[in-house]
This record gives sequence, C-alpha cells and structure tokens, in this order.
Amino acid sequence: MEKGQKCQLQIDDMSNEGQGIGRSEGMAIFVKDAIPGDTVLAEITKVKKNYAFAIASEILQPSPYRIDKECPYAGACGGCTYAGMSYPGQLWLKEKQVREKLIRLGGLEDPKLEPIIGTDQPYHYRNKAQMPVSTGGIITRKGGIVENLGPCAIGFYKAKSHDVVNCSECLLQAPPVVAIAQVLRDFVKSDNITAYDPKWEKGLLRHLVVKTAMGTGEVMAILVINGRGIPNSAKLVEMMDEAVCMLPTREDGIQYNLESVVVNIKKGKGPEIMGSECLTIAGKPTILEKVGQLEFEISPLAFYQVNPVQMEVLYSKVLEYAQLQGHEKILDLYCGVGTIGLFCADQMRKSANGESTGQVLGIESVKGAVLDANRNAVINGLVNAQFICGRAEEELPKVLAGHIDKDGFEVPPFQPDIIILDPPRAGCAPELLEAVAAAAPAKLIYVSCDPATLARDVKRLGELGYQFTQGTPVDMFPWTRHVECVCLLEKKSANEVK
Ligand SMILES: C[S@@+](CC[C@H](N)C(=O)[O-])C[C@H]1O[C@@H](n2cnc3c(N)ncnc32)[C@H](O)[C@@H]1O
Repeated sequence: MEKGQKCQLQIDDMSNEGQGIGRSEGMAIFVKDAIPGDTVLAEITKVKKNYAFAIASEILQPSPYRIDKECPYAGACGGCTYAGMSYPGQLWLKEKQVREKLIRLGGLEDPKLEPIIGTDQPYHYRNKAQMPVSTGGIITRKGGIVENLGPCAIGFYKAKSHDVVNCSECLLQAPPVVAIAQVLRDFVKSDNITAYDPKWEKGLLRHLVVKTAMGTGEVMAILVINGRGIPNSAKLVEMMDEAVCMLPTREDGIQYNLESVVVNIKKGKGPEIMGSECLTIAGKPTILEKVGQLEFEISPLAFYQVNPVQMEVLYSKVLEYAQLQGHEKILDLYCGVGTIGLFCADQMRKSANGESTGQVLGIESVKGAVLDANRNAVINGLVNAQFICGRAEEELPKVLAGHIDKDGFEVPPFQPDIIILDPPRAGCAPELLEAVAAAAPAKLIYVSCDPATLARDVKRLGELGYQFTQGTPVDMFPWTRHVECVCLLEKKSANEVK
C-alpha cells in the first residue's frame, strides 16, 4: 500500500477521533469524513506499519445512518464524534463496539449482551458542562504589557487540541450553561478580566463549570481561577442570576435557579480541571438533585452521572441484576455521592417492607463526595448506608478484614454478598480485583464507562473465579463516542474454576 493509491472500502467502525475504519490488504484504514455503513473510494494519504490514513475521495454508497450534522460547531468542536450519524446508527455502533471489545479484549466467546438501551431525549441531556476559557486579554509582567492576546473564547476544545471553540450553543448542554457562558463572555470584556495563559502561567480565568440538577432546577456555577478571587464578583453573580432567571420555565413546570456560585482555585499546570480548594461566593455550597423518590446533595468536586434520565435506566439495571431481597450486604466501590448504594438501600427497604436488615458500605476517594454521600443517606432516611473516604484498592482489604478506624473505633469485618464496581475510565487497579475476588461475594455488578477497560477487568475477574453472566450497554452520551455498560458476573462453582 502506498500514498496516493485508491481503493474501494467498506467502512464498518469508527475511531475515537471520528474517522471511519475500513480494511484492505490486511490493514486498518482510517478514512476522514467516512462513517460506518459507507462504501467509499478512499485515497491513501499516509501509510504506517500496520495501518494507513485516507480521505474519502468519493462516497460510492452512503451509509443508511448518514445524516447532515445539526450542530453549527460539528467538526470544529471535538465533542460530538458521532454528529454525522443518525441516533439509531449511533446505538447500533455502540452496541457492536461493546460486544467486540468483550470478545477481543475480554476473551469471551459469545457474551450474552442485551440490546443497548437508548434514550428518547438525545438533546440537552447533560447536567454538567466544563468549558475552558481560552487564553485572552492582556498579559503583563513587572508592570509592562508582554502580550495582548485579544478577546478570549469560552466553549469546548477542538479534537486533540487545547484550542477553544467559542460555542455559543450546544445540542448536549442544559439551557443554563449557554446563558451563564454568555454572561461570563460579557463580564470578561466589560471588566477586563484576563484568561489564564499556560505559557506565561498568568491570567485569571481557566474554566467555567456549570452543574444543573435537572430534577429540581438548581444550578451551580463554578469559576475555576488562577487566584483567590474575581474582581467585581458580586456584579458577575447578579448577571448570572438574572440570565438563569430569564430562562423559560420547562414544560414539566421546573424553573432553573442559580443556587450556588463557587470559586475553585487551580494553580499551575496539571491535568485536572479543578483544584482541591472551593470557596462558595454566593448561595449554598451544594445543589440538591431529585431522582424518583430520592434526593441527593451534590458538591462542586463530586462526580455525578451526567445524564440523569439514563442514570435511572442504568441503576434500574443494577437493581435487576442484584435481585435484592432486603438482607444483603453490599459494597459500593467508587461510590461518588452514594447514588447506586442508596438506590440499593432504598430497594432493600422496599423489598423488606421497611424492615430491611441489609447494609451498604461505599468507598470513594473524593472527600467532598463522601460527605455528600453520608448526608444523602440521612436525607433519605437510609440508616443502613455508610460511606468512607479513601482509595478503594487501599480501603477494601481493611474493610474485609476489620480494623481500628482513625477515631480508634473497632470496625468489624464486612462480608459482602454483592460488590458493585463503578470505576473511572481507567478501570480497576489489579490489586483491587484480587481483593474483590478474595472477598468471594456471590455477585459482582460492574458499571463501566469504558468498554476496553471493562473487557480487560472482566478477563482478569474470569481468571479470579467470576464468570460474565450478562451485560447491557446503556447510552448515557448521545452524539459522542462514549457508552456506559452494566455487567453481572457470578462466582463460578468449584467445578467451573477447575
Ligand atoms: C464513574 S464515577 C462513579 C460514581 C458513582 N458510582 C455514580 O454512579 O455516580 C467513579 C468514581 O470513582 C472515584 N474514584 C476514582 N478513583 C478512585 C479510587 N482509586 N478509589 C475510590 N474512588 C475512586 C471518582 O472520584 C468517582 O467519584
């Protein structure tokens, strides 16, 4: 294969960067602007050892899933990799990708995968936006101007870049995000606020993060800054409050309200968007979310599922796989603000007609999230749920063996019937999987937002005595390449282990 060569390709997959993938002469070929289902005439632009890149010089047969991109920023903004595919096409592709990863990386022959569960609300579903503020404003040093970087942009990164696309609308975000971002653009201009420049490590504003509790309408704006305060912040709060109040009441009667404005201090380089210190400059330090009968307080640094509608679908699957009777001991690892554990505790309360003897113990590394989780147990009257702070791989062995806690109290061993795992994209640490298997619960329920690390961990758990029983992909992230999956693994009998 060589540069300039043309070949006919059937596109059957898509890369993380949104190129269609086809195969020729035993090589994977990444084709710009092609989507799965297309037949294209591809012109090779670059050849590597095992793969090549190409452009689609002609679409010979368009995919049945091909659509015109709806978003004016599609292509520029790196967010919606699947913007050129219809929603049924996205679901088909995500289900196929989960299955293929479980087979190829998970070592499963024919995994029992239920059909992917899509959503009937694929627009404006996100309750959290993280918008970088691009370099801008006047950079001064020792009193003199070193660089005038012009107006700053607030939006989303281009694919594989730190250039910011100044998005004044977004098909995924909830309405308060667009309103607050516009206010911030105006304020930056009127009050000469600088944006952070990583080159000079100077300038103030780094990110705007907006969290919206879709069930109550409560909104939190987080201003991530390289400093300890924002000049004229009272004016900014008033402008944001007014903009959120002006948003129309939703069809379900919910009105958005800015309930919390937080400054997050982030100094220097480092991949995390937010630093560890938060100062509430207006309103409450948390917002309140409502999901079904349960309520959750969410603080600035705590993880919360970004699609609340599909979150209920995902957790219903967890409950279906758990089949709770009301007496189970459940470990909720990587528990965030305690949502899955508290859904389980609530289900056990219902199953046992209010007389549940079950227990939930959660482990989470972010302190603010653990404080939220314990408060959330109290708010919902779920007295048998408790959450501790620490890295799951370090805390789990102590929890299983029993130990003396930091306040000197003896904590008896916790013998779980079910362990729920919901790690970040990187998946579980190898030592955690070993501790999980050593605990020998009858069931593991693995919730994952990355099919590749899920498959890797399923394979390792298979070696440690747990067989993959079934799984369900759930689409939490329409228009993007991401997919969530919940899997049930059960302890193999002694014969099967042999
Ligand atoms: C995908 S989120 C799941 C949260 C929660 N289960 C939910 O459904 O909202 C993963 C969580 O794991 C936490 N985390 C990351 N690494 C961890 C570790 N080593 N030990 C414990 N928690 C960790 C993150 O802070 C985050 O809250």
